[in-house]
Amino acid sequence: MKLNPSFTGIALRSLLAIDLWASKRLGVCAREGSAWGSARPLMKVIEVSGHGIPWLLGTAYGLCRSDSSPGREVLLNLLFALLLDLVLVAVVKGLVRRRRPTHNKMDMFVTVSVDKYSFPSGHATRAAMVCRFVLHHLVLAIPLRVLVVLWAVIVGISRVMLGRHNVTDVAFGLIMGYMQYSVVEYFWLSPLSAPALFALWSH
Ligand SMILES: CC(C)=CCC/C(C)=C/COP(=O)(O)O
Repeated sequence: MKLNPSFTGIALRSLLAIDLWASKRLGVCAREGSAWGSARPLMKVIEVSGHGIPWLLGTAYGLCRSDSSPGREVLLNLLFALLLDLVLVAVVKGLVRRRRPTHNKMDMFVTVSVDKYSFPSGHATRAAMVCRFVLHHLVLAIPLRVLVVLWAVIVGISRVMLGRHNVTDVAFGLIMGYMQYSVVEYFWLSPLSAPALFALWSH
């Protein structure tokens, strides 16, 4: 028995307790009967906007339709980024195995087995990574750039409001997604570094 728990242990346990308490208070759209239950349909639209399926299908479709070489290069790297994100999130979720908040109603659109776990939020990693990717590779007017950042932040906040996640799942997810983009940049696929891949799409 440990009679003298370390300062780090106490700090971590306190952080966890605050996290659980705050997440429950902020989960105002977790059920139809919750305080902000009427905003639940809107939150679920935001949820779909950050889901992997529309992003993967949209990127694959764009890749097949694109007839410009720079466009194909960006889309191929986005597809790689989205797949990398799914794998990394699944690995971390499988290792940490933190259960979703008890107030969450498990009615999410298309999930896989590791999605019963909540750390980190896959929507948050994807939103942060896609946000950095888009800001870096698309030439957008300032208002649109602000909208892209806002979208990522709102996707993160909506995870807690829907009761899907605790605050720390989302905070870690946003940081992880931000860093994942650096990995994508480091391993950027180009016709020079991966000629075979690009040959698949040359017309
Ligand atoms: C089935 C595919 C392609 C993706 C799953 C996307 C998904 C359901 C992620 C879980 O997100 P949260 O961890 O934020 O709840």
